[in-house]
Amino acid sequence: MTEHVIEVTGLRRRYGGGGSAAGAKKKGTGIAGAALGRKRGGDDGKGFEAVRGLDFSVRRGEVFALLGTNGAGKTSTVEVLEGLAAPTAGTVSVLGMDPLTDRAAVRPRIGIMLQEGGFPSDLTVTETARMWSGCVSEPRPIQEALEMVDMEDRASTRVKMLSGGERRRLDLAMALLGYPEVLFLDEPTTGLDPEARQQTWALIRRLRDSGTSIMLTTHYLDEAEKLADRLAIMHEGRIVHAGTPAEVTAAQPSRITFRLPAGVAPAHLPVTLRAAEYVDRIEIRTQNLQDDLAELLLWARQNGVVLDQLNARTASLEEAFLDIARQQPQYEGAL
Ligand SMILES: Nc1ncnc2c1ncn2[C@@H]1O[C@H](COP(=O)(O)OP(=O)(O)OP(=O)(O)O)[C@@H](O)[C@H]1O
Repeated sequence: MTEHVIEVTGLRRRYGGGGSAAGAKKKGTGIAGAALGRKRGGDDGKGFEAVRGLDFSVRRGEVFALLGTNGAGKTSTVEVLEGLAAPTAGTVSVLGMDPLTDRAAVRPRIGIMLQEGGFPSDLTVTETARMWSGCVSEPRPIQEALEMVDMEDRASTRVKMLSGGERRRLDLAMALLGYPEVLFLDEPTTGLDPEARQQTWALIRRLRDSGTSIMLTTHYLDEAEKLADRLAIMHEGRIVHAGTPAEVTAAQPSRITFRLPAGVAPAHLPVTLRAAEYVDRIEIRTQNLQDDLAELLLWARQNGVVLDQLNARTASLEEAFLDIARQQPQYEGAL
């Protein structure tokens, strides 16, 4: 039987209006919210409901990604799972316990990498790790934690001298100090250069393969596509799509793009191929990539047409995300 390390049922979280959801910092709503100057849905005079009835679970040993538009409610959700805030309604369980009321039992078994660790800037990396290590009952050796994130050569550097990417890696090392069974990663690769990103992805995969369950929030859809076993996309407090990356992208059409040589018009293409013409290319959106590509190539060969910059690809998570977000009734076209 599948073991779930996180179970969320009917979770709601409201700010203001006398709800019990205090504790979070007020954040900007991003371009999907206040910056567009429109009234936020969910603000009914009794405060603002940031999370509006979530149901999902995370299995032991999987990477589960929570994605969403700005202000969708990801942080508001994860804070409840981490035991940092109370739900207004619904239940959450982490490792079979309530993360808020059973905090003393849950906390030693989870690792949390927040968006900003907020370490004292005058301490060195080793001093910081020693300080954190003091709060963990059976800590991982500091050297090992720093090696896991490739920071061993920065051990005697002061935190204020670290680059943004190095601080993210230090945040991650600190989250790993207690050998967590469940690891919460909030935007773990923001500010990392491509090589450090790849290394962090490799580390996340190794942790997953050794049995750690990982709840990841990220704005990088390629990151979710590469790492997540399952994911949920949130928009305005609700999950609007969930499943494996393949399931979420399956409903999206594949695309064939190319340029036609001078003298060949889109109208010359086989009538069965429904092509759209853009300034710089022709695009065919299809649910049947193999057959439509074969037909196009046959037509090109029979007519001696060279298809310049020919590209055929299945939908990416990014395309699925944009499409899902655009389809939401409250959504007004910005991300
Ligand atoms: N303390 C608070 N009081 C009032 N509203 C809040 C508070 N904290 C967050 N919010 C609002 O709740 C909504 C959800 O915020 P949340 O930070 O959970 O979204 P998010 O999905 O993490 O966004 P982002 O991707 O931009 O980080 C936003 O509209 C935000 O402004």
